[in-house]
Amino acid sequence: MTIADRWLLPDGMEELLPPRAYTLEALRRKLLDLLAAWGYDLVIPPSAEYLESLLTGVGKDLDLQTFKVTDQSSGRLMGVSADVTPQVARIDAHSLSCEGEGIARLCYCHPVLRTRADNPLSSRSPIQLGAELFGHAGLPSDLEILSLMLATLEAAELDQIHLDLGHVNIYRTLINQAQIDEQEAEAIFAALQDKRFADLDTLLQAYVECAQVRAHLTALAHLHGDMRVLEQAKRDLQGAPESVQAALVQLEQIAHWIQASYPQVTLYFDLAELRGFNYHTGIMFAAYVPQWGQAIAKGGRYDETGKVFGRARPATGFSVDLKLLVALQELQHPQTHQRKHLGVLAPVQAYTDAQLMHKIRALRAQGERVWVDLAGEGTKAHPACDRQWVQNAQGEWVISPL
Ligand SMILES: N[C@@H](Cc1c[nH]c[nH+]1)C(=O)O
Repeated sequence: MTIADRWLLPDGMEELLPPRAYTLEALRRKLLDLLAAWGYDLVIPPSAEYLESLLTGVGKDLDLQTFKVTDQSSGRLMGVSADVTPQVARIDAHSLSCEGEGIARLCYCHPVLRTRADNPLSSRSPIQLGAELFGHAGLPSDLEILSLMLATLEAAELDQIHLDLGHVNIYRTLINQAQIDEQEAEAIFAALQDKRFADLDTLLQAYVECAQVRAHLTALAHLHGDMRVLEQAKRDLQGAPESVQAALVQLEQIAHWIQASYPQVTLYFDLAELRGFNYHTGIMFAAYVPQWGQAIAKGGRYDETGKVFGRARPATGFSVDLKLLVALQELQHPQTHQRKHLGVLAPVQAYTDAQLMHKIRALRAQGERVWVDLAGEGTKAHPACDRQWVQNAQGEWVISPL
């Protein structure tokens, strides 16, 4: 190992340097204040838990994403959290069960670790911030979470938001009707997600007997696009079970509301896509910006997760990766971003001249940054300063722009 190699960080385990680290911290505070203003109470789950509490009932994807370690004090296997949502569901179902059956609104901001990045560009150590709402099963809670997700992205100064909507029950109902085994279903699912139409056709012909189910699953692969997709789906999926029709109605209601309340948001539907971890049970959504090919915020309904902890509660929520939001903020608004870190340079007399120190203190109290030029290096050595203190002819300390 060379000296250079010693400092290599594993892929996707990045460190945050100035000024981005502070930008992230400032955004964290701003977003947690926003969530608090919407009535969400902060919880801080542990970084690692026993595997049974972390992974029971959340599906294979999350299991694969979880780093596992042996707990030296109990000999049991622990997992490092890869997604805070199931931990918060456990907190609601177990630790807060004494609070009754009412609605619980919880939020969090916590680093997680993932064994594999979702794609070559994404982090394996995101800082996950999100909100989860428990105890309400209807449309209003989905709308509240969607609005909160959009408000979060707005507070993060991200614009040109595209919102993808989908519903787990459409695909699940159709695949259950197909009466095939798990492996066959997985192959069909993969072909559907990747939109490999020819493969999908071959698989459906080979595994699915019922012609109507085959036709519905084939149609599903093409049901993506703008609002017109919902009309198309009603025609193409005619004769499908009631839960499919109900899912389409829900999507329509949500879409109308988003169009009316957030006209600047572009809506997109993909009725076959089931992105994210497979604990979701209903409506699912993801937000995108043009600069990034992956979702920047994800969420949806997951009504079953609390059941394994003895309290099945309806639940819906969303999460974002703060590191990603900050990187995108810099991309979308490079100038604003730089301005936030600017400040004033004061000469080293600050530590001998009480009058100057008094002025510095007053400025810092207003939230301005002030550097004292300890070694007399001047403004060139302090690239973030855009003003400096100088003494005028009367010997007063005044701020002069650079
Ligand atoms: N935690 C999920 C998103 C989510 C939050 N709540 C419900 N779903 C994810 O990161 O994909």
